[in-house]
Amino acid sequence: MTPGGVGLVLVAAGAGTRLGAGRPKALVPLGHGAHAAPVVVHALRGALRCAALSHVVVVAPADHEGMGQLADAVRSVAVPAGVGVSVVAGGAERTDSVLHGLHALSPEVGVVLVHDAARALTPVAVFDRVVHAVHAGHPAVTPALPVTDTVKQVAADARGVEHVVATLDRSVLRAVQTPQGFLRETLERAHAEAARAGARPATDDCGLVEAHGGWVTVVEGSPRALKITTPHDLEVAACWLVDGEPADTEQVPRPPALVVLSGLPGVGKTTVARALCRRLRAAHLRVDTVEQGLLRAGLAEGATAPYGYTATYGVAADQLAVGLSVVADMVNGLPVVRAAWDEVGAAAGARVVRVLLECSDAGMHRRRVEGRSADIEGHRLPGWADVRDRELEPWPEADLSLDTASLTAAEVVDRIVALVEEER
Ligand SMILES: Nc1ccn([C@@H]2O[C@H](COP(=O)(O)OP(=O)(O)OP(=O)(O)O)[C@@H](O)[C@H]2O)c(=O)n1
Ligand SMILES: C[C@](O)(CO)[C@H](O)COP(=O)(O)O
Repeated sequence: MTPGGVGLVLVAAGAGTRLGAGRPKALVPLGHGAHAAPVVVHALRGALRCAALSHVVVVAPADHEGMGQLADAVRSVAVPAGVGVSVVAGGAERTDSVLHGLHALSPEVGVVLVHDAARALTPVAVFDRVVHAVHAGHPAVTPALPVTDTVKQVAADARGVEHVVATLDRSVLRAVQTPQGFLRETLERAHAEAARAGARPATDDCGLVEAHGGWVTVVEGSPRALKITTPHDLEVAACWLVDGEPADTEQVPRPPALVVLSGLPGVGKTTVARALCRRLRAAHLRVDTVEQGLLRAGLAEGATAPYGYTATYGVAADQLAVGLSVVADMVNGLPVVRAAWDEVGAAAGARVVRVLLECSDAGMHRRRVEGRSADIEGHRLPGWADVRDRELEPWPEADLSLDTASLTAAEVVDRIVALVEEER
């Protein structure tokens, strides 16, 4: 029987003394240029890829400023439907912060993951392995990696000079990571017993379980679950980002997604499609490019419409067949073309996400239409009169209707990605 929902305590209240960035580590930007985002944003985005989660408590620095900044950062993250996210203040030690988070978890949560925000790029596969092990009956679980260095035990002499006392057998040593997973009652009991015994704060939560004779199961961790501790770690982690997103080395094979964008020229489809393709590692199928190729090959102006769309369905089917997700970037305004996309998606077993993009501010829409210049050689862009007089058919099957007058392209992309990730 599944022991209730899965909750996550994301501890982000540390000072980051060893990083020395002059602000709490969770708020330090990770990544380069426009793609940089606070460590906690990466950590939360990564954790939310774990489909099992129902509630996340982010534990923030207790001071007023840190708490406010962290809450703002958390609010910037798109959260899948059905997941609650709250922010609470942390404590002096990591153990205190975990306890604050644990108290704030929803009562329906029966399995608790405790994760360091500092392990910001942990692949979702590690989360999935931990959740799977707890569901399979292991009350306390930690991901871990074998130790590859030779490890020496040392002692210091009277002058503080260290010398080796022993060489440890590394075959029985593991470097443990997070998220660590627990039956809620196991974690609550471990914290209560540690508090009763007045024990020193543990550096990890499994340590509290072990201290009272509890059994801790080990599953495979990942080098990408590196804990960002020093400036060097921050540089290494930044190298693993592509356009601000982790290049996940451990993707669980999932069905491809077919994102069908629909909207009038100038609403921002191509901007959104490009950013979405980078996030999803998807193929960008833009009918303008195909149609321009048909014109170059000799098709008459005005005669391309059915050919461009039909050719694009075929190219999309080829991408989906090899497991690549696709973003279909074209007006897609008629029921017949929308139905054709549904068929392409269904034939490939893809998750079809139908997105209508609109721009409710006519002035802004006009400025966009009139301000663009063609980025495909020879492409004649429609003028404002053509766009204004064109109507899209109603699309009751659309999964999302988004207004590019009030949302930024990044926000639109976050909303679409959240929906794509749901149920995949
Ligand atoms: N009082 C604390 C201390 C740590 N943490 C969190 O526990 C994780 C692991 O801690 P560590 O990486 O050691 O972070 P810091 O304590 O911030 O680092 P330092 O020891 O260098 O100050 C981090 O996500 C950190 O934010 C926390 O929530 N509350
Ligand atoms: C929980 C942990 O990440 C497991 O490796 C680690 O113990 C945190 O340690 P720190 O002392 O807070 O760096």
